[in-house]
Amino acid sequence: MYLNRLEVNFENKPCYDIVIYDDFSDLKNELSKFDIENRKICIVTDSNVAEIYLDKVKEELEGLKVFTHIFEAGEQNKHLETVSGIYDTLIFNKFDRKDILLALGGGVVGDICGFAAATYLRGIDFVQIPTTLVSQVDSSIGGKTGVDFKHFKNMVGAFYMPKLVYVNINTLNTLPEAEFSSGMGEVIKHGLISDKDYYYGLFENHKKILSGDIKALADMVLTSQKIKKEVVENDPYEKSQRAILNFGHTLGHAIEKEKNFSLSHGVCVGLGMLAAFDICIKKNKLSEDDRKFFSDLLEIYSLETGTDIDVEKVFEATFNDKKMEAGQIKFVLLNKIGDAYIDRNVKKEDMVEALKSICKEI
Ligand SMILES: NC(=O)c1ccc[n+]([C@@H]2O[C@H](COP(=O)([O-])OP(=O)(O)OC[C@H]3O[C@@H](n4cnc5c(N)ncnc54)[C@H](O)[C@@H]3O)[C@@H](O)[C@H]2O)c1
Ligand SMILES: O=C(O)C(=O)C[C@@H](O)[C@H](O)[C@H](O)COP(=O)(O)O
Ligand SMILES: [Zn+2]
Repeated sequence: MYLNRLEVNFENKPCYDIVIYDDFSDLKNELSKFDIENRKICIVTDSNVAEIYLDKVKEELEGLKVFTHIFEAGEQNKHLETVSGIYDTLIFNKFDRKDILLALGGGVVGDICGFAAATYLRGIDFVQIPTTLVSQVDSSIGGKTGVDFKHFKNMVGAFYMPKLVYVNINTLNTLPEAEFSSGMGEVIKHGLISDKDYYYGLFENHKKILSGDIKALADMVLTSQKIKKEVVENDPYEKSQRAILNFGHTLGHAIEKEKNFSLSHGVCVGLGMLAAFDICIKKNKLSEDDRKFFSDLLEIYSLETGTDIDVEKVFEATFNDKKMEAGQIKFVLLNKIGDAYIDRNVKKEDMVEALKSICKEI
């Protein structure tokens, strides 16, 4: 059943739609506007998603020229060798510039497949079919594609827009709880950076959201998509304000790396945001009550409020952040709940103190 459609503009022109359905039955119909009868399609997915959804999606695309490429699930595999494997499949099956890739899976699949699409033959079309909360609310939108390099997050990549984002909201039903929590990290981020009512609503509606109420989930996914859409439309290449979507990520990405990807992206973003709260409190922009509310919200959604980290190592890793300019980090902070800004004057001591505030012996 059809639930919603958003049109995303890129450089002020309509570029792609984000559609929400409660199943895959309209996938072929949504793809039909791309002349798919005459194109080869390669479904790129990971080992977990393949087991649950690949047959269903192939069934929906019956009659079309469908190929598949499956790689081992996990952030540990978000690297150039996996992309290279996709190129092998495409070359072996003689994919040309008019053919198309479908990224079926979470943010790892979307980022990798999008990067393969951006670079194979200097660019072929791709469609996002996000199956995790992270990917439905965040990674499938806005065209950031790429891979990690030597464990540095997203160090190699490209801005490359999908042709379509097709969300089957019911794929969230099979998502492990920890992965749902990870997505809540990005959802909470959206509220914190641009919509305080949405943020506080995540507390008020937590029982419905956590019980898997499909209406509550679809409303939440849509609200997050609208927030992300607006930001990326205004600044597609992250020249300025798009950086607010990186709230919690400067420290979060560094924590992900230092923990060898043993913590999910959303958990690390949550920790990065909690550390950023420490800096905002020092700057008199947020209060201790705000910190308490946020920390409680993280707990409600089973996100971590502390971890054991080597503060110096994590601090060093932040220097590889993509928001670094002339040795100075562009740090995303909050003026108040629902209002983010970029601060170029965050001192080393404040970052170190902030990291200490989330340090916990385990
Ligand atoms: N490009 C962007 O703008 C952007 C935004 C946010 C995050 N990201 C990136 O996204 C990645 C995190 O994405 P993620 O959390 O989706 O991770 P993921 O793709 O690794 O998925 C998490 C796990 O869930 C499994 N899975 C996926 N869908 C499932 C389903 N419906 N049912 C059961 N299992 C399922 C996967 O196989 C995997 O094991 C990170 O690499 C992060 O850097 C990118
Ligand atoms: O779309 C964006 O812009 C974001 O920053 C969204 C983030 O949630 C996402 O994790 C993104 O991949 C981070 O990008 P990076 O440029 O810091 O690697
Ligand atoms: Zn993120």
